[in-house]
Amino acid sequence: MRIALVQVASPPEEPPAARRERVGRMVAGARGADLVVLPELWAAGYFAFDSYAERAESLAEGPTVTAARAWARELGAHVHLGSLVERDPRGDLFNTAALIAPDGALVHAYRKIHVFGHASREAELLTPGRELTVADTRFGRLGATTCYDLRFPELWRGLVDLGATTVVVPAAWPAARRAHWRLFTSCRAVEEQVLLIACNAVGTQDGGVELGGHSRVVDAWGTVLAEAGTEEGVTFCEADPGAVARVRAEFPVLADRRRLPAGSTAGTPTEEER
Ligand SMILES: NC(=O)CCC(=O)C(=O)O
Repeated sequence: MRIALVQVASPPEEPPAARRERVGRMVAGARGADLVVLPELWAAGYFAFDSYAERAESLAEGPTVTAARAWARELGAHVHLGSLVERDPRGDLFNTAALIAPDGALVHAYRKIHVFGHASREAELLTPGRELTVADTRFGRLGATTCYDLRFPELWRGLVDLGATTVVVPAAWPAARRAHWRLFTSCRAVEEQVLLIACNAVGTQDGGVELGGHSRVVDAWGTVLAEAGTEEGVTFCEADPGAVARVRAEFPVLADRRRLPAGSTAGTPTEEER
């Protein structure tokens, strides 16, 4: 499969509508890819907290999902739109990641569970998601986690328990913690034996926060198949989703899991293991 990671900057002075048009031109440059992936909250701007309410949109027919449906049809590719500020019918706001199929259909959505509160108002403004879901695609069984979720291995194990083999990670991860970004993207791919496709934002956003870029594709063996720099633009990468099954069969860490009984201390063997 051919992947295109589209690193996007969200400068504070650029209105979201103009940004969608500009990003549309970047996405057009991803022709030939099977899967195009964008970062977290690029249209609204992750750090534009004061504008979240005004920029929130419907997942069914808001401007970002509508643009992504058109891009997917034009390219004949799956488009992972990264994430958007979703307003649900009750009026609650979520950080929602979504995958669009080449026919424009929404085939997977994930509401970020670990909303971020360190030097961030996301946790104050957005409602955490409560559900992990996967979708069967031509790239394997696909799940998503968003940015800060990378730090929560139990969430990833939950996706693996649902059968995920490919995980997309839209992010707005600051440059200040780039070392953690590289560490966790590699670690989650190896630990969960998944194809991990992570697209980060770039540039300087509201509050002067510099985003880290270095979008990455890491295979189930931990090989970094592609890593972008810190500029806006498209990075292409070839990956084999079938490699996940081969790695899991040859090095069966997941099959060697030992489940601890509730209340036991780590290392205590279960009845069955004794
Ligand atoms: N957008 C985010 O979730 C930022 C997470 C982050 O900066 C970190 O985990 O570090």
